[in-house]
Amino acid sequence: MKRKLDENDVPAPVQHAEEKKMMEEVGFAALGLDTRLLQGIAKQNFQTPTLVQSKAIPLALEGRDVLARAKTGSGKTAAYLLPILHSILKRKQTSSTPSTSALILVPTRELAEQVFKVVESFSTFCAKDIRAINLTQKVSDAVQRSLLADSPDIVIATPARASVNLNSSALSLDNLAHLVIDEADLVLSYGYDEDLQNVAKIMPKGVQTILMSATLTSEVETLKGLFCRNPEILTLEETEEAGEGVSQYVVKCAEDEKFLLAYVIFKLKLVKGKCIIFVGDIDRCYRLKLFLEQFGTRSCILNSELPVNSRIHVVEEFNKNVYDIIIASDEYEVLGDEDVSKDGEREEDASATNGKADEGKVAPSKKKRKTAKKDKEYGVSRGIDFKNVACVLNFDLPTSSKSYTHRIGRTARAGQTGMALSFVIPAEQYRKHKPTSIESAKDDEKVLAKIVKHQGKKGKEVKPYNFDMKQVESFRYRMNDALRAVTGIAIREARTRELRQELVKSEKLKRHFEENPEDLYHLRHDGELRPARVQSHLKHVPDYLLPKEGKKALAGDFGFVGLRKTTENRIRKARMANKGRKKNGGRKVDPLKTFKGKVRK
Ligand SMILES: Nc1ncnc2c1ncn2[C@@H]1O[C@H](COP(=O)(O)OP(=O)(O)OP(=O)(O)O)[C@@H](O)[C@H]1O
Repeated sequence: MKRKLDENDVPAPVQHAEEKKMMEEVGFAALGLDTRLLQGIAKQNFQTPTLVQSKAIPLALEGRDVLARAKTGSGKTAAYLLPILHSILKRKQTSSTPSTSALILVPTRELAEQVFKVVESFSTFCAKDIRAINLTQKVSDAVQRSLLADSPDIVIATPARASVNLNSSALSLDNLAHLVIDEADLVLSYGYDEDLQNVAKIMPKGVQTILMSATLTSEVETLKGLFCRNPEILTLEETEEAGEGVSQYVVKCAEDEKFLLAYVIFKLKLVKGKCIIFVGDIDRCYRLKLFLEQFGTRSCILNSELPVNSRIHVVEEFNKNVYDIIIASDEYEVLGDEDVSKDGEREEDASATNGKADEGKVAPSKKKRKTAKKDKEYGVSRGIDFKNVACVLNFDLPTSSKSYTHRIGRTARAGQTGMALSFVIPAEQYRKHKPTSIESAKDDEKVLAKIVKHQGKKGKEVKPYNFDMKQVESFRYRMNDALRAVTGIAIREARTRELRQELVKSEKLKRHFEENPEDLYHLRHDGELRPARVQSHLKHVPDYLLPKEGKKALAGDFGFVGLRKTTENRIRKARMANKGRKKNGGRKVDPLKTFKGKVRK
């Protein structure tokens, strides 16, 4: 049912529907891009440019500065990369002198790697005319220096990495023609202020600047002032047909009931397809993983403590459908709300209104970020292109509406559909079940009110979802049993064990994938970590637990389209692919020693 609009609602941008249709009929060829790029685009099966692409590419090709605000998953990466690649190819027709002509700044290492891969795929047919490097890769300074000394055409970095290399003169901006700041609404919240100031100071005059952002905030305004010359501002609201985009649901429940519902949802496969579960901190990742594991539900983990190679590998494998569930901790949450109020002040987010006691607990302060062993250049709720995600589960609600927008943007990307389900702890339930309590839930209801308001402004409804708790109740005994096994010690041990395992894998990954970038199947990240007690009976759901009417009686129909065929067993397929590589009829072999070098086409 459609929500009634009130006076606070932004009127629907009607003209965009027609405009979008017209643009879609035009196609990439009409944008005047180099034919080699058109081949690269075709190879990725992109039929028509998205709205942001059709609007931004012509402007960028004219050399204009562009500030584009378009929703998550709308194809902003190609919108800035394609015109830059085109300009580089054009320049190469008249000059063969190597020079770094584009600097792309992104907030996280994961995103840097992703953008690097997109550059590679678009330039598949450009032979050696496009050379890009990712400055966030963990290589020695000497190696990085020598890579930069070759003056690659495109340098992708976080502002911190760019700044360090500018200060050491390893990176030169003398011939720079394009600067991109991707996720412009987020870079400042990562504490890159000084780095960006430094880059701005060194930036030569006349460099074309492109700022891409999913939300319009005061941070974007700051960056605009720092880097742009009278930019063309694109504020693009894609109109969606009914049923398209993200269906948003919220469930109010007690603290331990989050675990109960997660058990029921995943064990009974109420969510079909791939799912990203967001939790509030690292321990929570392991608590939930160990809990679900006892019911035979496998998952892998993403958090800032894990080595970057492992993190990137997890995302790649998830995108290749090897795993179904990722539990991601959103430690460095995006604070603040989306809108800049009339007087230019940003609305306070819930964590900031808590007073001093809570400061920095959800999003660590800059100082904390620097001292913690975690990677401050980590971030999964923003920018990362998780493919075919059917559901985002906010197991722990974020503390700001901006963060919510970025999180739910991991589903329903590139015009697909998806759902977001958020667990909310009502104030009277907070701290009622200590073992499963998390501090960030203190203001869940306040945050939810902001989320509802901001989504409402975009014409989106956040609907309550009513699980039939009476039916779910029969699973409570098992839930408690499983929760008891997940002790604090079990979590600590699991965390250390996984870190150790991932460090070993990460080294192997680094060395191996440098030589065989295609061979990514061999190191699984969703292995069991084992709680203190192993209770194998929990992996089965006895019939007496299920309602007579079948599992639909628990939650009805979630009302979203599953993204994978029910007949397909992808994990088995991935395993078979591995098996096919084994010699000697399946005898155990070390896959890292037996890979054959692949010729890349
Ligand atoms: N023209 C197109 N046709 C089909 N798919 C596309 C097109 N452009 C981009 N995509 C796909 O859409 C997905 C999202 O693109 P991208 O990551 O660039 O979005 P984004 O707007 O940068 O999102 P975010 O704000 O979350 O960073 C990617 O998987 C990409 O391959």
